[in-house]
Amino acid sequence: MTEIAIPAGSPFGTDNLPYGVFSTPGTEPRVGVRVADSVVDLAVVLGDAVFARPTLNAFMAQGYDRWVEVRRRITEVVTGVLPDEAVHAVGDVTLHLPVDIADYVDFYASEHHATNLGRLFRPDSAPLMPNWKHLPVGYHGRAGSVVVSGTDIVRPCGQRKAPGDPAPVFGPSTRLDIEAELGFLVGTGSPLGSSLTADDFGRHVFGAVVVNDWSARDIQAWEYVPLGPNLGKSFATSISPWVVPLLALEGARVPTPEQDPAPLPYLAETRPWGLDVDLAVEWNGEVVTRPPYRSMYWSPAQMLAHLTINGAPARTGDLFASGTVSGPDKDQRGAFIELTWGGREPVTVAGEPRTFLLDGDEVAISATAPGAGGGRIGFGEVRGRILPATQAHR
Ligand SMILES: O=C(O)/C=C/C(=O)CC(=O)CC(=O)O
Ligand SMILES: [Ca+2]
Ligand SMILES: [Mg+2]
Repeated sequence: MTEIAIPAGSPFGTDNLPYGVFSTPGTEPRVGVRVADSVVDLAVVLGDAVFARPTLNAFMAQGYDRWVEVRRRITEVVTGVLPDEAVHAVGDVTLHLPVDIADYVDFYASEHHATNLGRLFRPDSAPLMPNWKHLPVGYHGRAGSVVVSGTDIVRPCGQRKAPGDPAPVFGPSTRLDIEAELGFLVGTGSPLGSSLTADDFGRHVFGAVVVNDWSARDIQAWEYVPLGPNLGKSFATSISPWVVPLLALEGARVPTPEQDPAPLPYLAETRPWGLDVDLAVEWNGEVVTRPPYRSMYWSPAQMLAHLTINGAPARTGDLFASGTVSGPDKDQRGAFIELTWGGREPVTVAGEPRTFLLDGDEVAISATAPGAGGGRIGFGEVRGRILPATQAHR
């Protein structure tokens, strides 16, 4: 029998309890919960087959009341004595994509990021488009290329054409970038022809992850007019393996920045879902920027209301991401295109001047938030390494 020692100040104490999908050598992936540096096998300790599955979807679909009940049971169980076979050191397990992703939508909710990208992509127009303060702007991403942290990212190839070039050329992206974001996973959705309100967010969204929405800026800049990003984004989106329950983020709730003009009534929230989450981006082991989520203009609850207001269904496993998190300061920018101002102002990484990603580079984005217990809870990290292009011969 085993008792899990939770060190004071652990980001994975009982006020967090994030869910993931893990396996040990020779066993099938199943649902676990992280406690300190251990992973607890929920199928074993709760004796419920819903946790013996290779994704969280079936549990997520059971709904809010069940999430509350299971969290209460887990809190009791993990502070007691557990069978040895239910407890694994986090270093001994393989972590898998925790959710079968249904649809993936990415928003653009940071005013600082949208203003910076507007200046970089459209230097001759106003940085924010006229719609930006009236609705959370977003685009449909590609669910099939959402991957778990630790998955290597092959440098994408594609078309690009710089403004002065006579014709487009094909080849490996030379402006490969990151986007530091939070992502929200729908637990229980809404049928086609109906919609959810912003105040439904707390009961319909199961949890949150850290997202790296890898972006090939040269492919994107040429392809995106007028329908928005496509192949410049769809080659890979990485998420952290631990899904932090929304129930653990109550202590992180803060007001959103003032919204002026007031949004239309369907985007109103009784108590806004701003979140006091601090992100940190490590590039080859050095922290280069610390984006603050509390500075995001649109809340994730407003994103959910917007996603469904036309009657589009929300489904279990839908992932919607916030868009790049950038704060007002230079060292708070969540994408390298902003941090290096289009590649014109390199940053120093391990003594070298750097702009966009080189083959072999590794990026890890982590996040923490105030927990209910007075300390901080951790999201863990989303990590990925760039491999050389493989389609360049075509
Ligand atoms: O403004 C543009 O043309 C492009 C914007 C982005 O690339 C941002 C995006 O994908 C959404 C986000 O992460 O904020
Ligand atoms: Ca993005
Ligand atoms: Mg992507």
